[in-house]
Amino acid sequence: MIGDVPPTNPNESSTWQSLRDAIRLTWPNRHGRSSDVATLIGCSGGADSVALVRLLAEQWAEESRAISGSDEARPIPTAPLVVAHCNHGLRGEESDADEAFVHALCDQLQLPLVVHRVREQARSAATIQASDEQTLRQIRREFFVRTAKLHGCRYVAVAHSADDQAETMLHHFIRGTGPLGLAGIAESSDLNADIVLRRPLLQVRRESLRAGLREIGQPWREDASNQLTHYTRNWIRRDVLPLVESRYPNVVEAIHRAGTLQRETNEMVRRMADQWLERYSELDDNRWTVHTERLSRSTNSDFSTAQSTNSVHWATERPIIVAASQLAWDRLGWPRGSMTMDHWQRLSMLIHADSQSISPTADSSAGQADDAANHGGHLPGGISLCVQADRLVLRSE
Ligand SMILES: Nc1ncnc2c1ncn2[C@@H]1O[C@H](COP(=O)(O)OP(=O)(O)OP(=O)(O)O)[C@@H](O)[C@H]1O
Repeated sequence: MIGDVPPTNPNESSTWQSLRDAIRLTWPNRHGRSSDVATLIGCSGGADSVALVRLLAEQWAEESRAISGSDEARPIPTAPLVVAHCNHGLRGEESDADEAFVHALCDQLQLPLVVHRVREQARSAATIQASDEQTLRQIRREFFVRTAKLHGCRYVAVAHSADDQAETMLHHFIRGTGPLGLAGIAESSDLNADIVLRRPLLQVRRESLRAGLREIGQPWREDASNQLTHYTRNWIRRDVLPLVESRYPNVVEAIHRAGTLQRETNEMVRRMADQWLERYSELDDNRWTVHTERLSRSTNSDFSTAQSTNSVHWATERPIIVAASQLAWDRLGWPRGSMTMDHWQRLSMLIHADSQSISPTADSSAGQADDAANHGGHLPGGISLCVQADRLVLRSE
């Protein structure tokens, strides 16, 4: 266990106080109607999520005291906070000690705790491998959604920090990614129609969280598997970022800023894609119909017929068609997993080529997609594609 030092008063601790100020910005006070929305907090026992639990609990208590004024006798109302801990059982006694630690923390703060022990189920189903980070994340997600529903929580709060953001973006970048991956982790996203996942510490450096916890004498658990650099994320965290930081001390902030700008651009493209879907296509049941003839008319009225202008148009149109296609996939519930960036690009080129072949200003770059256009074809995830005179129809088989 780390950070086991004599406690100081949280109000006298300057780093801790600055963390409390920081969380007030992302988790507005009760008048902003955020802190009294029932929230499930994912706590692994690690420093980041222990800090999150304490910060949200303290914010609640502070606001409650402010509301009750000088009436000391009035009890602080129960915080609308529930803590969730997932014991994956992959590190034997260590995992159980993490669970016991979170239990003790919740007892100390008088917060309800829900624990999910994966071990038994996983052993009988024999489906989970220790190395499969994606599977573990999915298990946690499902547990969070189930528990949030059961306890009437609208928010699920997790403790990703600015360092997690930089590591994730670098990981995406190295592995190969599109605009969504380059935007990194969002401060809030929908877990389902009713539950929002929030990351109120995304602007905060991991080291400040640890320093704050040390100041108030709040211990945390250290996960020994974080040291194993065969996991790419750990390698980025332990080896790559510190090396870059030794020459560029502000690299985490710089990556963070790039992600924020990319998210703004993505939001703009998403809005344009939404309009594009509305204007040129229809979604019904299991089918996406793109009216290439409508698209061709608009291209010719909006833009000059000069060849050079046409290719400029295509360069700006392509990201919008890609984003519109991805939106269409999401709205129809089609699986995006096996669609690579290459598939999206080729689909957008086909849509463009088809609208251009209708127009009198056919662009030679579109020719590459002509064969597919004339014959239709298939896309991953069981999506078939059929080209008709004035439209392109995609449907799930
Ligand atoms: N075992 C767990 N039980 C409850 N909450 C957890 C657990 N593990 C992680 N969390 C929550 O998720 C946050 C992010 O942790 P971690 O980075 O390990 O998760 P992740 O979901 O794998 O995300 P990513 O790998 O994309 O960063 C933690 O700060 C904590 O709030």
